[in-house]
Amino acid sequence: MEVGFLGLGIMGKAMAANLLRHGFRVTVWNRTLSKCDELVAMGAAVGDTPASVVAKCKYTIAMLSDPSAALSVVFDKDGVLEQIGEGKGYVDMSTVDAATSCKISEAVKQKGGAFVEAPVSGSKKPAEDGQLVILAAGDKALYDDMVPAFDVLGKKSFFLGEMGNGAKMKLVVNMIMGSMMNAFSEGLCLADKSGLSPQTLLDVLDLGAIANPMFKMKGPSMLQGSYNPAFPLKHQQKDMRLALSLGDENAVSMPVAAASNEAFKKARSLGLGDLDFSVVHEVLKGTGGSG
Ligand SMILES: NC(=O)C1=CN([C@@H]2O[C@H](COP(=O)(O)OP(=O)(O)OC[C@H]3O[C@@H](n4cnc5c(N)ncnc54)[C@H](OP(=O)(O)O)[C@@H]3O)[C@@H](O)[C@H]2O)C=CC1
Ligand SMILES: O=CC(=O)O
Repeated sequence: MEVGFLGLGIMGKAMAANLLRHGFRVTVWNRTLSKCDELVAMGAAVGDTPASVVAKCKYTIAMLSDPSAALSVVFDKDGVLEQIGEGKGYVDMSTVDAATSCKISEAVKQKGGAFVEAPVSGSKKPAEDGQLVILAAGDKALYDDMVPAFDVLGKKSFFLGEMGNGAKMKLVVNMIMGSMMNAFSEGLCLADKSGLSPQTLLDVLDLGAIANPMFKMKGPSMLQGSYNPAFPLKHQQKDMRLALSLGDENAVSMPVAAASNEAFKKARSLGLGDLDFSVVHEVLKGTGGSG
């Protein structure tokens, strides 16, 4: 199967590499073109623009930072829309809001193409290991065509029905994850300041009913003050913002998420947005990342 792949950030690079390893023919494009080099060394072809990738490939996947990037790659000059049409499919796996997905879907459909939104749950390591959880919605025939690729990228894919449901599901999941990260971080601080060993807290948590892979994976590096980005904080804050907006639309009160968003915003204001989202721990510790 031949696919185009737009966006080779932390996630896109790992996902495109996985497709190549599994025998897919992949044509890549990234705004910063030099990021294509590693994939080319693995056998990928390169397109000069999103439009040229879509012109070449029947199916094109995108993995971009946020709604503005997702819209730009479709609607701007040399964008997806210039070449999408009958018999072609576009699959956006970025985390965006439902309105962004719907806008892209309408435009692609007007050109005769098919569109699926398919945001993912799971970070850098699951992307490398093909263990993502795929939250797809939109054109069911295109979804069915993409199953071989989804099977390589993920451990499970859900088809959630009408356009926007994938985006909403992803935002709900990440709203919970961001709130959990704040509660976890506060707990580590409270243990430390009240004379307990935070490491022992990690051991206790891991044996109980609230044990989870995120605490297990992030806890030790948070205690070391190490925040190499797997999931950049700026993206987690974007997801909290979009989830809170979904809450506004549906009159759902979310005080815990709102407080967590404030902590993520504070971290961004301190210049920590490119580090892993667990760096919010430094804000809650009151050090602002300075030690
Ligand atoms: N990292 C993670 O753990 C996870 C991330 N996600 C979501 O996946 C998406 C990608 O995340 P991630 O790979 O971590 O992000 P990165 O910040 O590592 O990569 C972002 C990508 O978007 C591109 N981009 C940004 N702005 C534009 C623009 N205006 N036009 C064209 N391209 C643009 C970047 O290009 P350039 O290289 O030129 O900057 C890069 O390829 C996000 O929506 C994120 O929320 C979902 C699950 C997990
Ligand atoms: O969006 C981030 C993730 O870990 O999932």
